Amino acid sequence: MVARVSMIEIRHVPESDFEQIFELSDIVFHGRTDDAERGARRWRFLLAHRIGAYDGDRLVGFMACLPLGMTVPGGTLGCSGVTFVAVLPTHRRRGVLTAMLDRLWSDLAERGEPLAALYVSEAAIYGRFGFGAATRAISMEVATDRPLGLRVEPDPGPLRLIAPAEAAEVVGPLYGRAATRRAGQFLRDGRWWAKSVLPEADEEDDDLTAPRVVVLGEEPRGYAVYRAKQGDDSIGVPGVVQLVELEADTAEAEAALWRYLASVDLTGRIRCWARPVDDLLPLLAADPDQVIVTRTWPALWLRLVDLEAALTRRGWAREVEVVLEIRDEHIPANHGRWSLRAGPGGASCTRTDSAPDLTLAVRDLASAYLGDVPVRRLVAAGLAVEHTPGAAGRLDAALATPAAPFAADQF
Ligand SMILES: CC(=O)SCCNC(=O)CCNC(=O)[C@H](O)C(C)(C)COP(=O)(O)OP(=O)(O)OC[C@H]1O[C@@H](n2cnc3c(N)ncnc32)[C@H](O)[C@@H]1OP(=O)(O)O
Repeated sequence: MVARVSMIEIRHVPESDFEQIFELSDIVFHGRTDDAERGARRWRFLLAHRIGAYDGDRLVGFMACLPLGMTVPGGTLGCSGVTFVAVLPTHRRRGVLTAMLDRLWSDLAERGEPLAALYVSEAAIYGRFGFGAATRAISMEVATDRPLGLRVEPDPGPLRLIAPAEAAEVVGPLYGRAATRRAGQFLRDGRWWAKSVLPEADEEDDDLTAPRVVVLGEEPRGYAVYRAKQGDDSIGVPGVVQLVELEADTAEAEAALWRYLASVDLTGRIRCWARPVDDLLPLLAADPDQVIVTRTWPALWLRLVDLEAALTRRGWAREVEVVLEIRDEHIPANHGRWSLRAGPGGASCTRTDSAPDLTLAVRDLASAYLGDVPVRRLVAAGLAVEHTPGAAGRLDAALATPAAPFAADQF
């Protein structure tokens, strides 16, 4: 158990304390935030709901919570994108993070935002707070030192490179269509496109070029965003195309974009850091050995902050009637038994005293919520208890989604 922090005040962080955020993050993340990074981070902090932990006037803990919209099956829900979580080493394990999250839960209840999401630095941290890994991503490498054969005929439409500043207008609607087909994606406005998706420099790798945006079709049917890196012939290292994102309306459009990426001159490899687990390329490649999935990893962690809103405001594939007993140690309003009646026509979720069909922790329901982890698997793992035989299977059929959930956006 952590000892509760005395003398620490949890409060809003004003803009006048931004320098303190940079100092804190340099200590915690072992960095040195230069002017360019300060500028890049400032806009996020200005956009964010900012929660700070103060020891007197000193900022000793911080989290930025971005007001985002996330696609869920059948719709979009308000989702707080939690990032930049940091507590000074002198103040750790005294409940500072716990206190900042408690503040977040009550702030989100007031704002009516039912979800929170984050990317973890260490997977061990957030489960205890009710976050569950809700999407997975794969990293892929595509060998392009030989032509990439494809099993469908690529869309023959024209390809054009557009300026990154045009992307929101030209391909924004296409991204929006793709985001509604796949739960877990975040809605974007022009500023998000410019500052988050297409910043001039890559945050991690200075050797990468500025982003290139290639669009298929006069009326866009697909697009890809990538950066490139020069190779070094003298030591036999090929140039690299680093895919940022690729979305297409059809498999043929997707094939055309992969063919383009594979044929960028002076490169011999496409590197994809994060793609959906059901990415089409491993199926489309005529020679599957050319496409290597190097890693599968839990990507976005989700918190059902308002369980009732989360369950009633998503779409359901099938009818289900089930009593859920939810364990939530941090948000009492979620804890307890719920009668869920859901189906394609809508859903209700009300308090009940009836015997439960299933018992599970809120973090595990979050992992099932976007369709990633089947409830039957949670039962098999001993993480959920199925009191009524078949209840987990019925819930899975209702939760099912046509595409694997995936979030392209990092924050
Ligand atoms: C979304 C993001 O921004 S991810 C980035 C997260 N930030 C970092 O990794 C930066 C370095 N780490 C830190 O700043 C801090 O250690 C934090 C933010 C991870 C934790 O802050 P603290 O104030 O120490 O957490 P707090 O005291 O509230 O801990 C609550 C519980 O979580 C546990 N916990 C905290 N950090 C960790 C960890 N890294 N691994 C495992 N358990 C942890 C504590 O042991 C405690 O458990 P208990 O209640 O059973 O005793």
